[in-house]
Amino acid sequence: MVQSSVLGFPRMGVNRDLKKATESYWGGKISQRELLAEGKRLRGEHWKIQKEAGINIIPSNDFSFYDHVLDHIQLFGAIPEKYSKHNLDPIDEFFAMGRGLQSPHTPEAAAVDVPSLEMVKWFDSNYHYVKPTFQDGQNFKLSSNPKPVAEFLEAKEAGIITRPVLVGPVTFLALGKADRDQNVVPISLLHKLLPLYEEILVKLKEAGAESVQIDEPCLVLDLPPKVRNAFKPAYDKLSSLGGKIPELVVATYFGDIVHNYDVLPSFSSLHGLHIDLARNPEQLETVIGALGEKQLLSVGVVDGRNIWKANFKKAIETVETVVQKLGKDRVIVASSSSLLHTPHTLASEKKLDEDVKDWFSFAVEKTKELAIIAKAVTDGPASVREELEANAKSMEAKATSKRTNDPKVKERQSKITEEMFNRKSPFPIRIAQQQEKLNLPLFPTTTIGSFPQTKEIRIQRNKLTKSEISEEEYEKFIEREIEDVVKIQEELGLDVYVHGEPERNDMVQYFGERLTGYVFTTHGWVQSYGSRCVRPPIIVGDISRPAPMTVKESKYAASISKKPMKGMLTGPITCLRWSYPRNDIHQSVQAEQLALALRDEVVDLESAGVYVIQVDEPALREGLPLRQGLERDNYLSWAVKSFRLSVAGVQDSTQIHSHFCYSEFQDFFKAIADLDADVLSIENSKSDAKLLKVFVDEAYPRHIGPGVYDIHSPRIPSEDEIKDRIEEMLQYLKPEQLWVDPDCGLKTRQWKETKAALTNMVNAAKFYRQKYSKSS
Ligand SMILES: Nc1nc2c(c(=O)[nH]1)N[C@@H](CNc1ccc(C(=O)N[C@@H](CCC(=O)N[C@@H](CCC(=O)N[C@@H](CCC(=O)O)C(=O)O)C(=O)O)C(=O)O)cc1)CN2
Ligand code: MET
Ligand SMILES: [Zn+2]
Repeated sequence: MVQSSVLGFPRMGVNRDLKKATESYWGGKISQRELLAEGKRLRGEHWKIQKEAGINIIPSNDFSFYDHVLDHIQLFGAIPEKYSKHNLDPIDEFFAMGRGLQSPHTPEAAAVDVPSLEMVKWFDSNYHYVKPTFQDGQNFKLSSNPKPVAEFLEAKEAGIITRPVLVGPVTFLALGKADRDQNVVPISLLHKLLPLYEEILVKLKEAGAESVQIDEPCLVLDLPPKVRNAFKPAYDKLSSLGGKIPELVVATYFGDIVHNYDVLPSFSSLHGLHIDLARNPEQLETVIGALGEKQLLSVGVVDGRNIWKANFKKAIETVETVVQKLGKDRVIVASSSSLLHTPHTLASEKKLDEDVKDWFSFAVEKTKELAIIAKAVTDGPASVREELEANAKSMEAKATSKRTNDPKVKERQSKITEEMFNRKSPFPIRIAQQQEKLNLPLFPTTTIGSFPQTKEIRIQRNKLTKSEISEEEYEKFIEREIEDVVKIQEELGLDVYVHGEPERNDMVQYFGERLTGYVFTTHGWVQSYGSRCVRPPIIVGDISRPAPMTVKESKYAASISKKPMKGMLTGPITCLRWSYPRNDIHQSVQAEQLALALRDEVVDLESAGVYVIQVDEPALREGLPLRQGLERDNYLSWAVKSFRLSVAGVQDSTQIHSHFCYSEFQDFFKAIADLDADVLSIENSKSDAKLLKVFVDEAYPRHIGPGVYDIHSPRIPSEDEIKDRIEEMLQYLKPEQLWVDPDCGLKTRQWKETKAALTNMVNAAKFYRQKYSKSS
């Protein structure tokens, strides 16, 4: 029979239970025992959901209290000494690596003060993983009571034989990096790491695991030869263990693996291979050609990255072609990737219009889809006739729905002209006019937009949602928040202010809620990193802006500040990428619609007296196609055009800023330069300042504020630490070019640490301001 399988299930729980538990634990409100019990309860619930849906192959070890790559860092003992030396309890050491730890001195214990490990985007998604960080002479050691075994046994106890998931050895190393000042090439550690895979696999077999899913998603990337060549020895070694270890299924996702064709024979003695057919259906034939004689193929036909219902007819056709070639027993129907990227269940959505709700499928529903597709192929379509008919109906309803099409939007798109993409004058002319208008000092200080989203703000917003307070009351509350934030910035001595974004639930959701063409969930939370979740809005139709979205708040903020106030918008690519986009028209068309809406907003802000406007594009990098080549060039071309279209409507004297977190800017530097933004603020504090060299090499003339401290952690950077950062930056950037700002917005922080950190930041900037004004 054709089996059904899920590659991973969301961890948060139906009501973000995991978020609540971890945050309570960090806040000292629940004990470690209670936290662990909640984890166990959630795992149990999630296994049960999948079992009841009829899934044959259910994953374990997909759960994590923070991040699954961090789990592996701990599993293999790849823990930098600055964490291990404190002899923390394992779970506290785990969280210290994930989010940093700054504990006060107590009479009994020395203070701990460690920043978190670097956190980066998981392939092209909005999920973040913790980057393995290796030392020269790195050694590994399997943790006692290894998590994959413990969770397998836990499921077994509950009557479910699961398929444990491990990140594969090559991907684990390839996603890592050498620690600062270390030179180790991660993949060269393979021979030291492999024995631990053997050990864990043997233990899993002894515990009763029949098969294990080994994720090697780095196979979809362009790989350096050293990494490519690592697969064969690694998997030859593991295959040689034969019956001592469970059967292995190597999973790839988020792309095709055809360009790594020569690597595939290294897997052919393994039990099976998983490929993502939702994203790259065309790879099927090549991969089948490379399969070993008895090997299974797991076909990812239900998309793990979006919320659209699977098209049963198409999915079944695909699976049947595979069955014809391999036979029913060699085919597994699977989610294309882990379902981590989808919300928990559609059943929680009580406010969605029924017509659109019928187009969606979240994690719970996707597990049911998988079981239905597998049954249709195993027992024939008649066995699930009703489900197939309902699915065909909803596909038809969506294809013909009036919601998707707005002729006015199409008409405006057809009238876009070339000059709409260009500012009036080149940068040197603009900056002179801006300087005259804004009169900023050397090393101007600013923040990235948001200030702490306090409990009080969330409570008031929640009351508004429940109509417990009126719109006017809420607006008054927001005005008072803006007043506070302006006053605090005055006291801190910052140079360009922000209004603090108190009115925004999330920088993408907020705009989605103000644009036509979007719908929203009430419980559609998806993990972004650690305990932080987002509720991506869903694009269902053509997008337009019925009314100004941010002008009222920014105008008010500008009216009460003595210094320039920066307007704050989320750019078209970020609005697109952090929403669930439509799957019926190309993303470039959706980005252009967003750009036109934002363009009107930018011009309205300028008319309202806001002369510095930041258009955030933190997702520009993440949207970059994973491999070099035409697809990437095309993406960059339409992405850059969307940004330019959104900002180019202003006067030369209006200063356009843009912001990027996720620092790997070297590989798309040209695109960043092409944005033609007057000022860029980029996340940089966790990276080597050497990366800034690209600005020198490319003779980048405009202004830049590389972040001087990490905002993901509550840790307060000292003034000296920030000075050191600025000093390093000055090796690469000219003093007239440099802005001083944090890595990103401060919404996740508390006020106490925010004020302390910004005080140190402003003092550090003042130090350099003085130094350079003397010397010039
Ligand atoms: N979309 C998106 N992606 C992003 C980022 C981002 O800002 N947005 N930033 C980067 C890092 N990621 C981040 C992701 C989330 C958060 C974050 O703070 N998320 C909040 C939720 C933000 C939100 O939408 N809040 C809503 C809803 C708040 C809420 O939880 N309400 C309660 C009720 C109110 C209460 O009692 O607190 C509920 O719905 O149950 C609001 O403020 O209105 C969280 O997890 O806590 C921060 C950074 C990368 N990707
Ligand atoms: N303006 C936004 C903020 O400060 C930018 C965040 S980028 C993830 O929160
Ligand atoms: Zn940011």
